[in-house]
Order: sequence, then C-alpha cells, then structure tokens
Amino acid sequence: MNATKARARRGASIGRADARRSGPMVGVAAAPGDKSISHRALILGALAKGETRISGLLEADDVLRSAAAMRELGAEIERDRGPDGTVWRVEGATWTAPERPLYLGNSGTGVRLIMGAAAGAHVAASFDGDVSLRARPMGRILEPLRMMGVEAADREGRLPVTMDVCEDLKAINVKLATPSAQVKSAILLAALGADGVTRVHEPELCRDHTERMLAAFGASLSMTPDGEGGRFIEIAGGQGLRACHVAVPGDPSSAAFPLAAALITEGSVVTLKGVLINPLRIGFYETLKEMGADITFENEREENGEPVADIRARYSLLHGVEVPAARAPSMIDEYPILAIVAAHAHGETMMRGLGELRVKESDRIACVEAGLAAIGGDVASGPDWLRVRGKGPGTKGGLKGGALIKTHHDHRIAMSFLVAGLASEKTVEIDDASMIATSFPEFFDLMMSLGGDLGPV
Ligand SMILES: O=C(O)C1=C[C@@H](OP(=O)(O)O)[C@@H](O)[C@H](O)C1
Ligand SMILES: C=C(OP(=O)(O)O)C(=O)O
Repeated sequence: MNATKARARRGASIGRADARRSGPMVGVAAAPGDKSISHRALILGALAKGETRISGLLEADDVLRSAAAMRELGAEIERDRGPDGTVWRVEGATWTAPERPLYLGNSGTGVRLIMGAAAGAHVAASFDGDVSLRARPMGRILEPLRMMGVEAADREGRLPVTMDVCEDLKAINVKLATPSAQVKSAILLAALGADGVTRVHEPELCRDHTERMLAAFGASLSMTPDGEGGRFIEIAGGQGLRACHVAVPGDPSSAAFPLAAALITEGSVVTLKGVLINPLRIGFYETLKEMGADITFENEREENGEPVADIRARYSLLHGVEVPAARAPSMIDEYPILAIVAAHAHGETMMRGLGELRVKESDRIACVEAGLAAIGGDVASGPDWLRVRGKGPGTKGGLKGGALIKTHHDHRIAMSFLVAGLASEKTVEIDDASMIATSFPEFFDLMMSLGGDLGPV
C-alpha cells in the first residue's frame, strides 16, 4: 500500500487533510447521487401512498439526516442491497408529530424542505441543526408559512424553530424575494395541504426538481412563463401523492471537483459518468466552456425525467471571463471551485450576483477570499461579487499553496481547497475535512483513484 492509500485508510471521520501537487488525473468514475434529488425522493416518498423505491440515493450525512427525520415523522424506510445495487424503500405514512426535535445537521435543504412539508402534513415539529445551520436564515421559510397560517417560534429568524399544527392552512400568492429552490420547494410542499390554489412567482428560475418530482408522484401543478424569464407555478391543495420509482442521477455539483482538478493539472483527462445536466444546474459547465475548457457532454440521455450525460474534462489553458449575475442560480454551489479554477486561468474572472453565498454553510465569499489569498491567489470581493486574477497554470503561474485553510464547517470550501492543493507549488492543508461527508463521502477515494495525492494528515 502506498503512502497516499495508507493515509486514506485512516478513515473518513477525519480532521485535518491535505493535498499535494499531483497528476496527471486520469480515469473514469461514477458521479455520486444528486443531493437535491435524494432529499426530495425521501420526503415525497414519505408523504406518498405506497412504497417508493429509490436507486442511486446519495448516502451522505445530509441526506441520511433527512431519512432519519422521515422515520421520526412516521415513514418506514429500509435500505436493501439487491443484485442490481442498493435500493432504498420508503413506505409513506400519515405523518405524526415527532417525539423529539428533528435534527438536520448541516443541511439547509433538509431542514427547509421538511419545514414546508410538515406544515402541509399538518404536524407540529421542532427543528434544529449544527452550528453552521443554526446561523443560517430561516425567516425566508417561516414568512410564507406564517402567511399560510402557521404559528412558529424561532430564534431571531434562525434555528431552533418550533412549529405548531395549522389545520386550516391557507393557499397563498407569493413572489420569491430571493431565487431559492429551497424556499420555492418549502412553499410547494406546504401548499399540498392548503385550502385552495397556491401560486408562486419565481422571477429567476432555479432548480426545478421539486416540480418535476411532484409530477412524477402524481401531483398536478402548472408552470407558466411570466414573459420576463421567470415563471408562475400553481398547485392546488388537497392532492395526495402516489409512490413511484426514483433513479437518482449523478450530482453535477459534486462532479465539479474531479472535473475541475482535471482542468488544472497537466496531462489530465477525467470522465464522470451519469451526471445530471438539467439546464438549471449546469451554469458551472457553461462558464468553463466560455473559459476555453475542453469539456464535453457525451452520451446524453434522459433518465427518469431528468437529462444526464457523461462529462469529460481535459487539462486546458483557460482564460478569465465575466460570469453574469443571471447565471448564479444555476451554479450557486459551484463558485468556490470556480474561483480555484479561475486562479489557474490567464486574466480576470469576475463573478457577480453572489449575495446568497454569504448565507450558505459558511460565508463563502469571505472563505474563498481568505483561503485564496493565503495560498497566493490574487482575489478581491464586494458584498455580492468575487474577482480572481489568474496568472495562468503551471510552475510559473498557478498557486503557491503552503497554508492551512479554515473551512468553517463548509464541505464545498474543504473540497475546493483540496483541489487547489493538487495544482499548487506547496501542499495545501485544510483544518477540517469531516464536513465533506455531508455531500460527497467518497471524495477522497474517488480523487485518489484518479491519481490525486490527497487525504487525512
Ligand atoms: O433546493 C436545493 O436542493 C438546493 C438549493 C440551493 O439553495 P438555495 O435554494 O437556498 O439557493 C443550493 O445551494 C443547495 O445546495 C441545494
Ligand atoms: C448550500 C448547500 O447545501 P444546503 O443548503 O442543503 O446546506 C450546498 O450543498 O452547497
């Protein structure tokens, strides 16, 4: 066993980790299941009549917390290993008030969608999370739920939150103030239990997995363009859901890390198979192509109502670009890794419309700026923008490395800076790799199988 493998074997429950200049990164790997779709499959399955079968579920901490919450609310959930792989079986139920607070760990998607679903299912519940989740805004969910009639106690718009039952939930007509699929989804899930037709105006389109999956579970909802790039979604209350089979595609947000590593380490060519290419999720890949990346979608196909492809990336000489604010919802989780790629491009990459990054697992604008500056990047930021000036790849450009990066309980910051280390002059170390398990538990194994020299220290 070589030294890299030996340190990987030290386990996934890890603190510090580091990454060294590596390459080439070469190989083909399956992308881990999509986190957004995995949460939704469990939640809708738990609400539906009958047995929902889920294949390809992402078995990461965030998703497993949602599964645990569904059990607490009354659903029966089993994990079976069959001849064709692992299948999760969810037997839906009439939800009942859980005995303890639902603890969603680090997961914004889990807590926000389940708050909406619990309101729609007419159950009382309390919600809590880790130190990062406790710092994130929940007013954006509580406000529409209160308009529907829910009474809830919170800690200045943050967790812990305790929601009462509202038997006569009212349909509402709302315009989303922030382009957030989590807010939109919470409202749609609550609307299932409301009296009348709820109408959500989404001025900027964001991921539509809830809408697609509600339709797959037999709900009727309508989507109408607003004539200005957004749309109206209408859904009537009182609809029951019917169990179905969900095949979870690969996560484009996770695939971004090995593919970005290939783009910035000389001689690399990496393919990630079965990645979701829903148009509302692929802003990162569009941006990379504009930067001159040799990145291709191969074998495009439709699986279970979502478009997927195998994505291949080759080491490329990149140039900086202006990333328009309008693209932010379709690549909202990919800015940290884009900033690392941009540091290896020639010239300036300007990213605008990033206000939402301030309220993710960490303040991602601040974390990226501090981290990149510590490893020799030329970076600046404003309230909702980030600018990276790259010096080009390789030994004359690239990043110096040689620093310990603070990850602030944020998996995407952790993975982004480990990828940076693969193409830096000196080792890049991160203070805490444990959060990587919230979205991408196989990260170290997959990156090492492609040739990356990284792991726990
Ligand atoms: O709906 C979802 O599954 C998600 C929506 C996004 O959050 P917002 O809707 O708050 O932007 C994204 O950042 C998160 O990782 C997953
Ligand atoms: C923001 C993220 O997730 P969540 O909001 O579910 O915590 C993410 O995965 O980058």
